[in-house]
Amino acid sequence: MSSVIRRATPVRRALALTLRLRGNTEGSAENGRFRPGAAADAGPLRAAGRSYCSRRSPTEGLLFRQLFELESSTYTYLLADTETKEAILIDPVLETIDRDLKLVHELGLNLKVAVNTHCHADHITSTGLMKRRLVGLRSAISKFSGASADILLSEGDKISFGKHYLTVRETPGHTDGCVALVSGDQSLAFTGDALLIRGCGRTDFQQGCSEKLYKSVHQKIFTLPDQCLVYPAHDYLGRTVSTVGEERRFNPRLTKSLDEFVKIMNNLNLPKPKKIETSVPANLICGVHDV
Ligand SMILES: N[C@@H](CCC(=O)N[C@@H](CSS)C(=O)NCC(=O)O)C(=O)O
Ligand SMILES: [Fe+2]
Repeated sequence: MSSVIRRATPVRRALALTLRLRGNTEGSAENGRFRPGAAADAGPLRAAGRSYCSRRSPTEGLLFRQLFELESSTYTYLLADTETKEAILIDPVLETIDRDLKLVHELGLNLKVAVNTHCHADHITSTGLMKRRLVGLRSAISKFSGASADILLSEGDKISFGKHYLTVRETPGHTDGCVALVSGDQSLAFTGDALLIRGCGRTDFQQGCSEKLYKSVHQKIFTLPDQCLVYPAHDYLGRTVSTVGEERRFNPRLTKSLDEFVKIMNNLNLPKPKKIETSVPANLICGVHDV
């Protein structure tokens, strides 16, 4: 694997050091000691709200890791076929590129595709830089995202790695180009920002539309089996995983009627993501604008 990771130039090394200093949090779904949510501003309530993800992948022959980037509270997911070693990465963050590539290398994986669930507004993706460092890696994002990538995804597309695959379900509403990625056996759903644990993505910027989001979640995610595990792109309270059944019953926004949901979404009054002005343009070109 080391032969396909390009050598670091002095510029890349300096960037890597900066990034390493800014965030390097890793958690594992297998070791049961995952510690997300321990952000600098995390108080006792945040710590108390922490939950732990399942110890084992529910799917035979599937390697699964949930990784966390502290500054944007983003989850990156690594999935691989344990036999063929083919792997994919979901929502990797620029700040944690070295951590992610190190893990891929250590586990002897052949990373085939790095996919973004949407054009993120709060952080810069590492897919562009990762492609420069890993020969053969392809980037992927929805064709409705407006972003460039090697693979433009549509409803029903399959992202394969070894004998496993994820199926694309388009879930517009947070942005036009949001997708959920569902494992072949429907035991795992990577919901991006469309469905968060006991929440959902905001709809007040990019192409946000509350009505669209409500329909997307109800038609594309809540139709999955109750026991399907929900892995979102973010959690701000240290929660790591939910299920479709739980969210269908307990999500405080999406259990409401459409009218009530729209009212809730119109009154969130959240501050804009701090990095929105730089993140969106960068992510439209895979995050490689200034590297
Ligand atoms: N404080 C963060 C941004 C937090 C935020 O707006 N999160 C988004 C997902 S990232 S586009 C969101 O949809 N949140 C929904 C919610 O209810 O919190 C920052 O400054 O980056
Ligand atoms: Fe987002």
